Amino acid sequence: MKRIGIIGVGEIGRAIVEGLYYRGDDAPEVFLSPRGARTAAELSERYQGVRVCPGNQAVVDHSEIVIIAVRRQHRHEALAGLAVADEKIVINVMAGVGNDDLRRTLATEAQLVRAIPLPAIRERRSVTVTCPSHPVTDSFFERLGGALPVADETAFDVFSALTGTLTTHYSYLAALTTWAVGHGIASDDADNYVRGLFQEVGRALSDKNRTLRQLAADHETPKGSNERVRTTWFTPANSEALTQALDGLLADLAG
Ligand SMILES: NC(=O)C1=CN([C@@H]2O[C@H](COP(=O)(O)OP(=O)(O)OC[C@H]3O[C@@H](n4cnc5c(N)ncnc54)[C@H](OP(=O)(O)O)[C@@H]3O)[C@@H](O)[C@H]2O)C=CC1
Repeated sequence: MKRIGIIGVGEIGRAIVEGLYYRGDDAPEVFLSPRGARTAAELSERYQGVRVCPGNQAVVDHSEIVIIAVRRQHRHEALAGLAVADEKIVINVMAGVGNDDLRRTLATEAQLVRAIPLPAIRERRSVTVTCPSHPVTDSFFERLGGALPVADETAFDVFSALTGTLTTHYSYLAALTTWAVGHGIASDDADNYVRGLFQEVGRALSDKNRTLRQLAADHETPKGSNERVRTTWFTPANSEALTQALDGLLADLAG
């Protein structure tokens, strides 16, 4: 695919452009919507093949693949009235917006594919869940770190809910640091130490020979400190609260 359009140039729109140009190898031409203006201008200055269009219709007209990366609540304003020819491919990255919903807004017979690109796509380090599978979009995301096509939008929404847990994880690490600072540890020391601990977790996760439960068991001494925190804090009630939060999110994503 040689011509990619992006409507909505915010965090994820930027990450996709950076991923496409990450190695400078055979990057496609990219056509950006005029909004968000600052990011679009910056990207078009940085990369020779990136241009900012005068409007969203021009993005569609120039592109073979059109990526919709506005927030869910802005989709009507951004998309209503656009003419999308049936031979285009539209990649819908809006969380909680099904392909039926998008088809009503765009009134097109074009192929619509949902995708969950993550910020690490900028370094081609994340796998993108897609639905339905399509050879063009699967190979597009393969190039950007990997594609994981799933059978239907019900499965897609489960993966989408999982991505909603990321900032909780960062906040958990920040809470650990705050606790240590509250006990007199210098903020920088606490911060560096917690980062180091969990970078090690990241490395251990790449060992696919051990299940997640095995990894947990391997790091735990019977009756030791890890077991104590796990069983006194991550209790069945806490685990059930997490399940409920995810079930609630899933219900909202499924609409
Ligand atoms: N951030 C993430 O990690 C992920 C986000 N997503 C999904 O991607 C979408 C974008 O998220 P994110 O990048 O974080 O959000 P941002 O708010 O960073 O970006 C959204 C962009 O849409 C632009 N926009 C608003 N209205 C219009 C319009 N009428 N026409 C064209 N562009 C418009 C905004 O421009 P302006 O600045 O001018 O208002 C803004 O630049 C969301 O639907 C989200 O669910 C999916 C996977 C991961």
